[in-house]
Amino acid sequence: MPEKLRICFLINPNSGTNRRQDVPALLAQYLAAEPVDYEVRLTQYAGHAVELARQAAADGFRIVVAVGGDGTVNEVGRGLLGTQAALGILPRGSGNGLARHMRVPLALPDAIRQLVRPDFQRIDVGYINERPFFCTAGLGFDAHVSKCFALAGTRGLGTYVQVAVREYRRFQPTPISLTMQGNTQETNCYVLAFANAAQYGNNAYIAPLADISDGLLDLCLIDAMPLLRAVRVSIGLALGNLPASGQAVYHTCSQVHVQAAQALGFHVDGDYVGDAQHFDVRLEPLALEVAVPAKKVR
Ligand SMILES: Nc1ncnc2c1ncn2[C@@H]1O[C@H](COP(=O)(O)OP(=O)(O)OP(=O)(O)O)[C@@H](O)[C@H]1O
Repeated sequence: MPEKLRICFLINPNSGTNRRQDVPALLAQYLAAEPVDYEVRLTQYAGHAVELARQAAADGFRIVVAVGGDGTVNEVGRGLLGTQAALGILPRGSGNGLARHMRVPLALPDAIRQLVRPDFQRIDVGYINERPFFCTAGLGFDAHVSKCFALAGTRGLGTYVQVAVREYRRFQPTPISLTMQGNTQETNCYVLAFANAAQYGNNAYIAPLADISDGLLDLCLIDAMPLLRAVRVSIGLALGNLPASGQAVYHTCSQVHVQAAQALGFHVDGDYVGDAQHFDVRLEPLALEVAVPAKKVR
């Protein structure tokens, strides 16, 4: 008899806006008749999923599933680096950037079903000051909004937009030097995004051409944000045509150094990390395996 697929689900009970959904009950309902051995483990505090993921990989699970948003995905992915286990995603966050990029269904029953017979794809892993990221990292306004969003008390797209509009009126660009491939450029940073995946989440496409397995980061620089540009950037993010709109400058590279005139906030995968003046950003090609929906055979 073929061996059963072993899957460990790591649930962040605090993620997303729909916390009443009973994930263990859904798993029991949709996996009972499947050739799968699974376990459920709950996170108890921020950062716990890193340890739980590492332990699940050591316990021999083939897939370790982040049940949560991009913050939980980041923690589980970090724990799995260098192990034999693949990352799975049951999207339960408010943005779900990596899930959307990897075309994981957002409806939990569909996402659970596709985990039973997945394809496996290796993806690149970005690092900013040695902090891994899988979707996007960034400096400037997006990091500042992540910080304020974390303090807002409520989650979801509505709160995010409210915080972004409020902070837009206060936020000023910072002078930076940006070094890539031996060239240094002096510029201003309103937003500098390092995109491994195409979007921030919620289908806000910061780098719609980003390929998660190409060994390159897509850099998106916006040096200032007067009102008209803010409107055009918002439209470009929503329509996925920001590069063609001419409102941002793009580069692709695998290593970048940024020096800022003053401390700037930075985020990884939408979670504010802290402030720094020097940033070393790099990419490790194909460093993480991800369980993705199987391509349909026609
Ligand atoms: N048991 C827990 N108690 C408190 N915080 C937790 C717990 N488990 C995980 N966390 C933290 O919750 C944070 C938010 O989780 P996550 O990003 O998954 O959800 P979200 O913010 O609602 O979704 P999205 O990132 O898609 O907006 C994570 O950064 C993680 O560190």
